[in-house]
Amino acid sequence: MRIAVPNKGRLHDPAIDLLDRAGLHVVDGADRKLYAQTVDPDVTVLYARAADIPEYVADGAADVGITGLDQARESGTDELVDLLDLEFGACRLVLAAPEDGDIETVADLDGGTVATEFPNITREFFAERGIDVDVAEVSGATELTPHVDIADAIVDITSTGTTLRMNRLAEIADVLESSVRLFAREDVVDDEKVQQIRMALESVLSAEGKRYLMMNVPEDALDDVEEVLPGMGGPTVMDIAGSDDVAVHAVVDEREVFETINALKEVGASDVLVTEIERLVE
Ligand SMILES: Nc1ncnc2c1ncn2[C@@H]1O[C@H](COP(=O)(O)OP(=O)(O)OP(=O)(O)O)[C@@H](O)[C@H]1O
Ligand SMILES: O=P(O)(O)OC[C@H]1O[C@H](OP(=O)(O)OP(=O)(O)O)[C@H](O)[C@@H]1O
Ligand SMILES: [Mg+2]
Repeated sequence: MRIAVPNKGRLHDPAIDLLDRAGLHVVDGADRKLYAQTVDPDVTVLYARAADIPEYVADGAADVGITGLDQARESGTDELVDLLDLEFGACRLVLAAPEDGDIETVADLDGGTVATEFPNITREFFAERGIDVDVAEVSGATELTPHVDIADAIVDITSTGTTLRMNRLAEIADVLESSVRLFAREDVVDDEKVQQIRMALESVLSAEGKRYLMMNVPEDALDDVEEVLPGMGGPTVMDIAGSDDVAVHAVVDEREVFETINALKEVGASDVLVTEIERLVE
């Protein structure tokens, strides 16, 4: 089983970090290597450019891949199945034009030129709307093109909006919302190893923003404590040998920890421990 991971750029570190937290550690990931082993002898990492990963997975160079939805859409490969939103690399593809120009709507671009690193997505966007544009493919610094008469508008990635603002460009329309996904080739989706990888990554995401609470509770306060503790099929309750107290463990949303602890103290809980959770396999 081969998993394609971005070899550099902004997606590399978070992808490797997520694999790590899922327990799928890369064991010989020296820089500039094409392949690396993981702690699972059946799983090899293939490092590739984010833009090439959809094709590598579709063609069988890898079986699953981690890359942006924008890259998968642009590649046009229909053998890919989106298995899991990995919740990083969130961005939008937008149509944007100079703030002080004449282009204010999508229709204003009829007969015009749009520069982009995403020619397929862009062509499809305008074709669906019946608007005729020339698409100029560029490989970077797209935001510059409307100011040097290469294009009337651009389709490009934005997240904070800083780059558009710095280049005096205004958003005209949303083209695509993207985030990084785990993709698999259609014919391997049901493989046990693919499902194990999906579950391991999902368990990291499920644990994010959750805390594990442990406390001692007098047995007669147990009903009140169970009422205070929300979710996750109720708390786990364990007898403590030689004591009238019981130990109670529960998973709590991080945002609810402060209030929950105050409420727990009020109904008689003591020795409350709060810990982080690495993974949560449901
Ligand atoms: N500003 C951004 N915010 C969030 N995600 C982004 C942003 N820019 C790009 N991405 C996501 O990262 C993916 C890879 O981006 P890109 O191919 O530009 O690589 P990079 O990390 O910028 O490295 P390089 O451009 O140096 O190769 C994009 O397809 C998109 O999914
Ligand atoms: O809305 P913002 O937060 O400003 O992000 C948008 C910018 O981020 C990406 O560029 P990147 O930083 O990856 O540089 P690159 O052009 O070298 O890929 C993208 O191509 C935009 O230019
Ligand atoms: Mg980039």
